[in-house]
Amino acid sequence: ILLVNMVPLIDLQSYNILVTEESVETATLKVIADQICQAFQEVGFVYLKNHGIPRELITNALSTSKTFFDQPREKKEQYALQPGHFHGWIAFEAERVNHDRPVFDAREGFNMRLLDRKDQTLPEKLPPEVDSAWKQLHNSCFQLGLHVLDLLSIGLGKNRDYLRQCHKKIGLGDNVTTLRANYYPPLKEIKPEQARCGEHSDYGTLTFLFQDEVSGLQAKVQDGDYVPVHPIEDTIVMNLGDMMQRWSADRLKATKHRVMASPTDVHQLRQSIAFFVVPDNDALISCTDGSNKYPDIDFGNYIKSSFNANFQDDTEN
Ligand SMILES: O=C(O)CCC(=O)C(=O)O
Ligand SMILES: [Fe+2]
Repeated sequence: ILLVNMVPLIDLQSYNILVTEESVETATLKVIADQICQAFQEVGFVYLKNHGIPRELITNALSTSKTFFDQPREKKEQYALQPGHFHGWIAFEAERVNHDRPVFDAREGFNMRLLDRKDQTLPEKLPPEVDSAWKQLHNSCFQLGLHVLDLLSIGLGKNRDYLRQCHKKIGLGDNVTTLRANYYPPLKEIKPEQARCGEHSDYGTLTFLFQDEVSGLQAKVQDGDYVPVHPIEDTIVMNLGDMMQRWSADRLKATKHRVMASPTDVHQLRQSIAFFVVPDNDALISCTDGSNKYPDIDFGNYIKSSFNANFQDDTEN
């Protein structure tokens, strides 16, 4: 396996989204399943190539995002994410994902949660500029997510559909799987101690990350220093969330990461799109190794507490 700055690059050709599930035997998938699990055990971040998501779908999602974010504040405010909800626009410096940083993150974002992937006319309050591009990307990420869940299940020694069974409601409500568009505007300078996106690990099962060509993403691999996870053409970055680490009884890692602006990058716009795959709200998370290292927990309750904390300004009280 090729390593790029310690991050493994994995070829998904044999089970990408263009490959139908029935056409591949579980035994055939074992090799790639083991590669992915080993990478998540040791590093927690991987690059995926030959994933099958068309390049223009990604560039469309990024360019329509830019059109949306470049509008005046009043236009965007009508989509503002309401406290306690998972869908909507998040203003510049409204959030900090690392609560230890004194300054809020230098980014703007939009979380899209599909409520009904079958009836895509349902009003989710999505800006018309992004509507179709984001839904198309969501759909491909969802397919890719199912394939990776199969591979993780096999790698963890479970039946192929073990994790799928806990992700049956993606895009159908009762599951908070989210596509998040990130917009890091060009700045004159960044404030002291300000990150573009502070240190954090993601909260759910797994994350796909699409970056434009501007660097800044860093991951804390193998408990060492943060290493750059530069964009590589035609690959996507994949990492695991806290829920999956707990689910695997700490066999697999949810690696901390952040986005920093170097003195030159800070003058450049940076965009990314993250797709956070999470279990159904009613899924019972029970350690996959059969141990009781962590008590069984219902995902819906687990997530409510961790998500809302990001917006609280605890320096003020
Ligand atoms: O923008 C990036 O490259 C990373 C963003 C991220 O980690 C997140 O939104 O969780
Ligand atoms: Fe993240």
